[in-house]
Amino acid sequence: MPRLTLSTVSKRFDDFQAVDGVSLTIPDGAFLALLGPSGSGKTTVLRLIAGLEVPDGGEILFDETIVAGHGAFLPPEKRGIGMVFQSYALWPTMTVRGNIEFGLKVGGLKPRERAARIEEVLKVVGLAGLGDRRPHELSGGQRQRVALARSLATRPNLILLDEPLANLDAHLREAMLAEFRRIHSLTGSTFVFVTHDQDEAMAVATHVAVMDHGRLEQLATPEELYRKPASPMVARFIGRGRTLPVRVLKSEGGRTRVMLGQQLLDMPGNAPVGYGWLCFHASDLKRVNEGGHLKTELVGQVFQNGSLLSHCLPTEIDGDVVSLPLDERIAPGTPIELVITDGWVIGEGRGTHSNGDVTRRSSTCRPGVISLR
Ligand SMILES: Nc1ncnc2c1ncn2[C@@H]1O[C@H](COP(=O)(O)OP(=O)(O)OP(=O)(O)O)[C@@H](O)[C@H]1O
Repeated sequence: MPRLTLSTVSKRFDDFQAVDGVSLTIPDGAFLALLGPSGSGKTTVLRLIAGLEVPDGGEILFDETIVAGHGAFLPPEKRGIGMVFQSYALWPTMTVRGNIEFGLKVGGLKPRERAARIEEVLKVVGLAGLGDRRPHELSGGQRQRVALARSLATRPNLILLDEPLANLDAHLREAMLAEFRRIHSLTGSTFVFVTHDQDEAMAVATHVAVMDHGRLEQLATPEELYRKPASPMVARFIGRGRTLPVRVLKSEGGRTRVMLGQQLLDMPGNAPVGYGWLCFHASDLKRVNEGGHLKTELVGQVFQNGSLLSHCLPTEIDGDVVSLPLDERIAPGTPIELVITDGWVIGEGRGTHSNGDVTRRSSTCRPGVISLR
C-alpha cells in the first residue's frame, strides 16, 4: 500500500474555493479520517485522491508517483483504488457474489481465481455463506459490507470511503465501525474515510485530518487532536471543547504561564507570548466553593449521560459558556466557581481576538479581549 501525499492541493468550482492549499502525508496502512463540518471540502479531497476531480494546483502522490499535478493525471481506473459510498451502489438484480465478481472480471481474473477471491473477501467482511443473496435480502449493514468486500476484492492500493455509515442507524453504525477497524487491521490497506461525525472519526482512525473552509486545520492522531488542538476551530470542534481568551506571559518547554482575567495559571501549551486561547474540555473543570480560576453563573442544566450537564457563563471575563457535569440541581443565576485542572494553550493563530475571524469560523465563540470588570 502506498504512502499518500497531497502537496498544496487546491480546487475551485467557478469562483468557489472548495479546497485551499491542502498538504498532508499519511503512511502506508494508515486509516485517515477526513473530518469537518458540512461544505468544508472533505468529499472534494476524496474525489481528488480518487481522480474523479482534477486539481487546479498542487500535486497528489502515491509513494513517489505523481498521480495528479505537474501536468500529470492518472485516471481513476489506473490508480488502484476501491471506493465505498454511503449509497452502497450495489446492482440490485445481481447476487452478492455477482456484485463482487464484476470488478474482478473487468480486471481479467480467471473464473477459478475469481471464485477464490470472492470467498476470501466474504470471509473478511463476515458474510461467508451469503454469496447467493440479492441486496434486498440483506440488512443495511450487510449491504455496506458487500460494498466493502467488492472494493477489497480487487486488492486496491487505497480504499476510499465516503460517509459509508450515513444511512445506518446509530446501533448498526457502532457495530460497523468496529468491523471497519477489524477489516483495516486484517488487510493492512490504507483507508481514507470521509465523515462529519467526530465520534466516528475518533473511534476508527489512526490519523484525523480536520478541515474547515477548504483548508486543513490539523492532521494528528485522535488523542493529539483532543489534547493538543492546533487552532481554536479544532479545539471547539473536537470533544465539544471550549476556549477562553488568555494573555500568554511566558512559554517554555511545553508549559505556558497565562493570565485568564486576573488569574495567573500555569498550563501545558505551545504558544508565543501575546494573546492566546486556553483550550479545555468538561472533564478539565471542577467546581470549588472558593478560590476558583473562573467565576461563573449557572445558566442552565440538561440531564445527560447520568448527570446534569451544567452550563455556566463566565462573569469576570468576556468568554463563552463552559459546561461540566454536576450531581445536583441548582437554580439558574447561582454563582459557580470553577478550577481548570488541565488544558492546552495555543496562540491566537488564524482565529484572532480582535478582527472577528473567530466568529466567522465558529458561531460558538464570541471574540473579544479579556475585559476586567
Ligand atoms: N461539482 C461541484 N460544483 C460546484 N460546487 C461544488 C461541487 N462539488 C462541491 N462543491 C462545493 O464545494 C464545497 C465543498 O464540498 P464538499 O462536498 O467537498 O464538502 P464536504 O465537506 O464533503 O461536505 P458534506 O459533509 O456536506 O458532504 C461545498 O460548498 C460544495 O457546494
